[in-house]
Amino acid sequence: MKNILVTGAKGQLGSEIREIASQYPDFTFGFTDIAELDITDKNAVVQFIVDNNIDIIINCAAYTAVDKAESEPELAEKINNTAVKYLAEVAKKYCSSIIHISTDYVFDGKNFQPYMPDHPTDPVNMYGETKLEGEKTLKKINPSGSVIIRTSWVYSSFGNNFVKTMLRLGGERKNLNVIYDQVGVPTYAADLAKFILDNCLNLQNEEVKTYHYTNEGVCSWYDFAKEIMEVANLNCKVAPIPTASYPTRANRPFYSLMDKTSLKEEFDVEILYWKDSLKDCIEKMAVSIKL
Ligand SMILES: NC(=O)C1=CN([C@@H]2O[C@H](COP(=O)(O)OP(=O)(O)OC[C@H]3O[C@@H](n4cnc5c(N)ncnc54)[C@H](OP(=O)(O)O)[C@@H]3O)[C@@H](O)[C@H]2O)C=CC1
Ligand SMILES: Cc1cn([C@H]2C[C@H](O)[C@@H](COP(=O)(O)OP(=O)(O)O[C@H]3O[C@@H](C)C(=O)[C@@H](O)[C@H]3O)O2)c(=O)[nH]c1=O
Repeated sequence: MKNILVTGAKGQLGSEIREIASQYPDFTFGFTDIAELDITDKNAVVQFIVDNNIDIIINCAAYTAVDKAESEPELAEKINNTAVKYLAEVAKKYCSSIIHISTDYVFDGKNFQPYMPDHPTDPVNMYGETKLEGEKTLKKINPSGSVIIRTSWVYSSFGNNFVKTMLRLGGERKNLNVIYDQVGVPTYAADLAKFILDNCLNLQNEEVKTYHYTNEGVCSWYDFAKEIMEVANLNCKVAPIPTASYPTRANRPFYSLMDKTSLKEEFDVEILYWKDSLKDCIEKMAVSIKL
């Protein structure tokens, strides 16, 4: 029986893992968010992992406020990098492994074909910068059996995300402008949660490996917004605008597609098309919020 710690468990991915954890009876799960375990508190991290004899840490905790990170770089760095160091050090010492989640925002977005996991990184914002530092820290400390899973444009019925923002704005407004020249792939956190629990709890690799997991397909934020309105049956007209017409504090990569070939070769996984997963998520939300 392996003991698994899920940090950041009140966020999107952590909540989705909690939803399905009972389907994995060979593992004991502990779910913590900042109130139960602040991962930037080194002593608390060591004590929790030792006291609870943790074998695997699924690190879902992160600083994810992309624009705010530009004005709070120290806090973003502390959560996205320094805390990863604490987790990795204790994992290394006590033979635990880490499943660490990272982002498409480690890339510069200047590519014209999907980024391979080993493609040079060059983030265009502070959030991406701190997430990249966290990746490097984990690789340097190298607890065995550990992986980095980069994903993109995550949404869920839990937590905050683009889908919920669009549903709210779509209900309030008749018109909405959304950027069409940033492209990537939306990822339903429920799909990623299932991938992780199905495939990543018995890994034996000696070196930290990096994989890309997103839903299938490709779209712009504009396409994503249009589809959200359509699936939710909202009467809001979405217009495409260029990035230059929607100034934000943080820059964002124009091109975020990530190549999933190595993940598909190494794991027996069927990945869903983004529109199909979006429909599932909105249907789930409709039951609870009566759209
Ligand atoms: N959201 C996205 O679009 C994407 C996310 N990712 C990555 O996926 C992972 C999961 O993301 P997601 O589920 O969306 O993130 P969320 O922001 O939904 O959840 C993160 C959780 O971590 C908590 N947290 C923050 N600081 C600490 C701390 N010091 N100790 C413990 N918990 C803390 C947050 O609490 P609070 O809310 O109170 O701050 C929140 O509950 C992250 O690594 C993220 O970088 C990658 C690509 C896309
Ligand atoms: C609300 C809104 C956003 N946008 C644009 C701004 C931005 O370019 C894009 C997405 O906006 P958001 O701020 O919701 O998304 P953002 O926070 O940048 O999302 C990112 O979060 C981090 C955590 C990740 O790791 C990334 O993979 C990615 O999901 O949509 C519009 O064009 N119109 C709008 O009305």
